[in-house]
Amino acid sequence: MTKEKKRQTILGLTGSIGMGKSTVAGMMRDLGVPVFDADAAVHELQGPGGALLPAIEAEFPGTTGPDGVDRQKLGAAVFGDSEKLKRLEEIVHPAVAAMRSGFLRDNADAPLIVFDIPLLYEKGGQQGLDAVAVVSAPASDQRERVLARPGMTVEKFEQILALQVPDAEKRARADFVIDTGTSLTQTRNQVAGIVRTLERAE
Ligand SMILES: CC(C)(COP(=O)(O)OP(=O)(O)OC[C@H]1O[C@@H](n2cnc3c(N)ncnc32)[C@H](O)[C@@H]1O)[C@@H](O)C(=O)NCCC(=O)NCCS
Ligand SMILES: Nc1ncnc2c1ncn2[C@@H]1O[C@H](COP(=O)(O)OP(=O)(O)OP(=O)(O)O)[C@@H](O)[C@H]1O
Repeated sequence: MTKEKKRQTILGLTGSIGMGKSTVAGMMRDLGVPVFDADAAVHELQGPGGALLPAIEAEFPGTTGPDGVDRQKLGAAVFGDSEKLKRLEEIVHPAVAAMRSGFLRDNADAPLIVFDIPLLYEKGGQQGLDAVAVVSAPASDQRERVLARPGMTVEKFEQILALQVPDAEKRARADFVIDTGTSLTQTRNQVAGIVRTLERAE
């Protein structure tokens, strides 16, 4: 019998606003794991000279300029209005999917790769993933972290929370729960354990 070629494991990484997803993604990169960052892709597509600026300006006049999308303005337009948010997603999501395919091609030989997808459960992005890790912390930590951010208000935080699948449901559906309500060292150790397990997975 020929030995089957070890296939690649694709881990989805997600979590609600302020749960520590970016920090955990950074820890995975430090361990040498290629991470596709959906949010960074959105920033690139919406930044200065970004490919989506003409489409966004046509749909949401006055929200783009030489520096790209004015995220405060566009956020204010869409976060309280589900129809507008849907129209924005129809512009953004196909372009992100195309960048993700390119990343897959570029990292075809890595034993483990990570897709950092903030809205994985909200938008049904589980397709093609072998496992999902959810970053999670107590709601009080989440609130404190988010409200400390410049430009954040209680109203905006609550609008965003209402758009997201509840943390408890994400935890229940995940294969791994990464706890960020502890010290950074404890989280880093937990992340290293998961990466070791998945790099060995066949
Ligand atoms: C409206 C925009 C410009 C606001 O940017 P801003 O920098 O103010 O907020 P940021 O992107 O950091 O999002 C803040 C929080 O809202 C959440 N969020 C963003 N978009 C959505 C959405 N479509 N549905 C639910 N939650 C969302 C994020 O996960 C995050 O937790 C931006 O969020 C956007 O373009 N969203 C639509 C594209 C999208 O779905 N992006 C998510 C990653 S693929
Ligand atoms: N154990 C921990 N693990 C991860 N983050 C922690 C921990 N303890 C404290 N923090 C802090 O919590 C914050 C988490 O922010 P981070 O940007 O990683 O969240 P996020 O989930 O990516 O947010 P968003 O979805 O809103 O972009 C950081 O400032 C980080 O230093």
